[in-house]
Amino acid sequence: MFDMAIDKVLHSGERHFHLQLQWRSEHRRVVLLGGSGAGKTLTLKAIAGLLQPDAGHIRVAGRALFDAAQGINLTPQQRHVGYVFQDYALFPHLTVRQNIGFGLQRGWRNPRPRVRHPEVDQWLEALHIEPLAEQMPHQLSGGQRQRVALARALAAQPGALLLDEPFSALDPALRQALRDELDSLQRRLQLPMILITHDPEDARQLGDHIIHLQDGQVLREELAGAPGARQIRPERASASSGVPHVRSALPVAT
Ligand SMILES: Nc1ncnc2c1ncn2[C@@H]1O[C@H](COP(=O)(O)OP(=O)(O)OP(=O)(O)O)[C@@H](O)[C@H]1O
Repeated sequence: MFDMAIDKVLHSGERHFHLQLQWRSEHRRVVLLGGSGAGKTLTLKAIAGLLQPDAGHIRVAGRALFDAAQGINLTPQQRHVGYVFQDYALFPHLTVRQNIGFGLQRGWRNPRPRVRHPEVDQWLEALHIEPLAEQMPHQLSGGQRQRVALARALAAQPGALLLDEPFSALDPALRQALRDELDSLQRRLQLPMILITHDPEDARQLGDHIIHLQDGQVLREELAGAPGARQIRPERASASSGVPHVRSALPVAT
């Protein structure tokens, strides 16, 4: 389902960060788990085409999105992956309906309010936000914004969904409610998904394959499923684990 090996060095002043990751997964629900500065967002950006690795490859569902050796580097649009940003990145001057439909009309910089897309109504309904269709983003709560961002990503019919800390801006009760919603939505759609988070609870519920990142590298990996989590790559001997351990009784992969 996913196969990536990437190498990227980023410089800022005297500092540099080396992202050097290699992992693959046959699972549709992958969680990249790690503390602050582990390289989670950079990894997601590389998959989305927002960051070009120096070397390596990225394949999603058998399709090469990037391959340095073969000279392949698809644009973000060509990759057909939905990206839900941590701050949701809704267009402030567009209504909820226009935000969700944004990707459905080419060159839709100033979408006409009267243009109706049936897909938009479908996602408004699926995410339980029909009553908010004509609201502006600043009139929404954090949870409502998150639903709009998810609906916008899904409306473009992506081949995979990338989620950057989707619940971090929400209070604990809402976080669990939206985690449950994403859980059942993903199971319904069977859409390949990579979610990045620092919260082990997100990984426990939404990850069939959990990849622990630290300092730009894979620290260890776990697979969900009976009789318990299976460690498929030993922890790096030299690394001190700043990442909380994930409970072993993970949901069974579907
Ligand atoms: N453009 C850049 N130039 C140089 N260094 C960068 C750049 N972008 C990110 N970094 C560094 O790369 C490291 C990893 O960043 P990244 O945003 O991927 O972390 P993260 O795991 O998503 O952390 P957080 O959970 O805090 O968002 C950080 O140390 C960051 O300072």
